[in-house]
Amino acid sequence: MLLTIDIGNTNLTLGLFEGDRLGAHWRLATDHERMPDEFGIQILGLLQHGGCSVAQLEGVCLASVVPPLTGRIVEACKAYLGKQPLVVDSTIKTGIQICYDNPMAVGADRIVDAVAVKALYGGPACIVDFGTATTFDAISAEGDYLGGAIAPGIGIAADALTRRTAQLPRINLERPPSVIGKNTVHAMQSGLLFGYVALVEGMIARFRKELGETMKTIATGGLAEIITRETDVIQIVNPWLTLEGLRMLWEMNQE
Ligand SMILES: Nc1ncnc2c1ncn2[C@@H]1O[C@H](COP(=O)(O)OP(=O)(O)O)[C@@H](O)[C@H]1O
Ligand SMILES: CC(C)(COP(=O)(O)O)[C@@H](O)C(=O)NCCC(=O)O
Ligand SMILES: [K+]
Repeated sequence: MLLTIDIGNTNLTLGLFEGDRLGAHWRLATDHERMPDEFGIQILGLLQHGGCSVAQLEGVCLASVVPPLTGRIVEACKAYLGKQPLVVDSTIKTGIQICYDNPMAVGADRIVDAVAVKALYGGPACIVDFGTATTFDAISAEGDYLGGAIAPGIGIAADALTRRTAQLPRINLERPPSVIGKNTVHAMQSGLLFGYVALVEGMIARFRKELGETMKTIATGGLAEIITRETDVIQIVNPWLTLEGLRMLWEMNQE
């Protein structure tokens, strides 16, 4: 079995693959204070929960956009699983060209998503990842990574709205009864939820102008469902796209 780990700014997502099938998967808080021993014990516990012994584990493939945690999780994998993880960066084999001014600067999760989309759906495509940030990635007809856009994520926007005002409360990101809110909570929910839907629709229309009418739209990330429910501009929702891409990169880099 293969363990895949996506280290995001808010969550660590982990998934166990048996062949190309994703089995058990988990979402943990990204805790910047945690030490390698703590990660090691936690990952061991998850493997056990997923019915996988250390002996059955073939390897670990990880992508991180939180550099201070990368080394600690690598250490944890070495010490507790006896495995040196494959860490995604622009130097490993990806099968795609990365057309960014500096390919080393693209977030590893964005590269992984692009690899998965090229293989699963083909280009041209726009990937929207609703994580801590909301990212848009453009994939060419050939499946190459062209670049994209980075917007503040919905959680970040909600936090800023509460922190930078005197009278606005913390809210849950839920659909309000109507776009015209009749109280503070509903008005904030409307601005956040429908505001982000409009942002996504607008960005996708602009990407489509660049990439052409055949562009596919794929959403992923922790908040993908809640936004895509409100619009028909997203054709495919794949919540575990990054884990799928990590599995593909592992296979590509074996020989
Ligand atoms: N099951 C869930 N229900 C509600 N929100 C969720 C759920 N899973 C994830 N989220 C939210 O998704 C966001 C994190 O998404 P994720 O794609 O993991 O981000 P990142 O990769 O930046 O860590 C957070 O705002 C988190 O609260
Ligand atoms: C844009 C991101 C912050 C998104 O991170 P996430 O929301 O997945 O935690 C991350 O991909 C990143 O740090 N990228 C590096 C800069 C870039 O891609 O241009
Ligand atoms: K992510």
